Amino acid sequence: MSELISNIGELMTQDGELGTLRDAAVVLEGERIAWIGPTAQAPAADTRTDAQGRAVLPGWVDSHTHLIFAGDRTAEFEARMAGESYSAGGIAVTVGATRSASDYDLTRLGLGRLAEAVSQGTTYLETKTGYGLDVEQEGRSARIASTVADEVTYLGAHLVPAGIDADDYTALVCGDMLDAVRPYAAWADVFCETGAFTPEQSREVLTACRDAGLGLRVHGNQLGPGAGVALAVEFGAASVDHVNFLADDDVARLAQSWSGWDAAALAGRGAGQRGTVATVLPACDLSTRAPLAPARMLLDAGVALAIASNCNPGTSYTSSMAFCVATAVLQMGLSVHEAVRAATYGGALALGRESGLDEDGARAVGTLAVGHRADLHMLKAPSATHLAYRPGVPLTAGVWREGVRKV
Ligand SMILES: N=CN[C@@H](CCC(=O)O)C(=O)O
Ligand SMILES: [Zn+2]
Repeated sequence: MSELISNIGELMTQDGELGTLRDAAVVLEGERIAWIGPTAQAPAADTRTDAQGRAVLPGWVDSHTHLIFAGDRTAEFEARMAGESYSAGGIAVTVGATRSASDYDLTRLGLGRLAEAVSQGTTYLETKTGYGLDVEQEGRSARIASTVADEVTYLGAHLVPAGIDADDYTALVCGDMLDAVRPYAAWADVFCETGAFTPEQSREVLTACRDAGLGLRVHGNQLGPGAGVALAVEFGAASVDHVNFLADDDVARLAQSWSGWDAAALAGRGAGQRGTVATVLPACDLSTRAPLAPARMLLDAGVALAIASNCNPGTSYTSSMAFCVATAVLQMGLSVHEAVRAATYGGALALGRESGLDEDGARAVGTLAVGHRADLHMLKAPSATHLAYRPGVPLTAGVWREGVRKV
């Protein structure tokens, strides 16, 4: 089956060659994009959707979420709004609720959160374990996560649970727990921060997970300056996330990490030595009343940037990538094009999915080009500018995920 979407007022492809087109059309064939060009030259297709001048962009690629949890932390949020500061300790509250939940409930809750994200334009999503924190519960979380998300990250190193020595727990994360999640996860993450895992413990976790063949990610420099960014770059992590408190040499390291990357790859075609993406989490910064991550400065320094929701019950209970994009424009100094790029192509780059291999069916996400996965987001607006111009207004008019219309 093929579908022609015609009369697109603004088609923001985020592809380096195609750029942004006016009066455009896209043909979807099965799960892939088969054709892009002017509406006047569009080929026939089995079905036709008239975009009526609306804007179309790639579906959001949300590269950082924590959807496998039960319970909520309203009381902690209220205390924070009354002046308390965020600390990693709140994670334990969610661990308690998550451990008590049945498989059925955890799956239902995760799928519900995924559906909420898709209804707002997210078409590719990563999620993490990290609210189980023992061998059985982390294995269970990873298994359930693999039924909910496109990409699963093992975050046994989220918090040291009460009643166990931190080094003993780190050894467990690197041993039996890693074995339990390995069938379900392609990525591993560590919360390298005061109150969570020390740089030495983080190094152990990253080493063990790398040796087990997992791709790496790091929660770093969220609550204060620290070793997270340096470790992420040293280990060749795909992304370091939060990055609120950066030293000058952290920024230089991140920029330098992309020096072996061919510029054409930044147009979405990919070649050369990958670096470490800096993933900013604007909703988290607002919800924790933290200083906003310096996204403008990072871009100006030549760092590859992603924007993600960090949907979780503690620091960022939103699945709205549009809210994150609007915040990045209004408060972090990004242009609309830069913010949309970070929330689509940037997320794909942070997950190693920015380029596709037609032969094995792993198609590129985060950009619109022929052969890429047919993940599209149509707005109830003539341009993507409305995402920031009309913040908070639900602007999703249509969502296609792998060529199937979801909204
Ligand atoms: N910072 C560490 N982990 C999550 C928060 C988890 C929680 O508080 O439940 C984050 O990315 O913000
Ligand atoms: Zn997180």
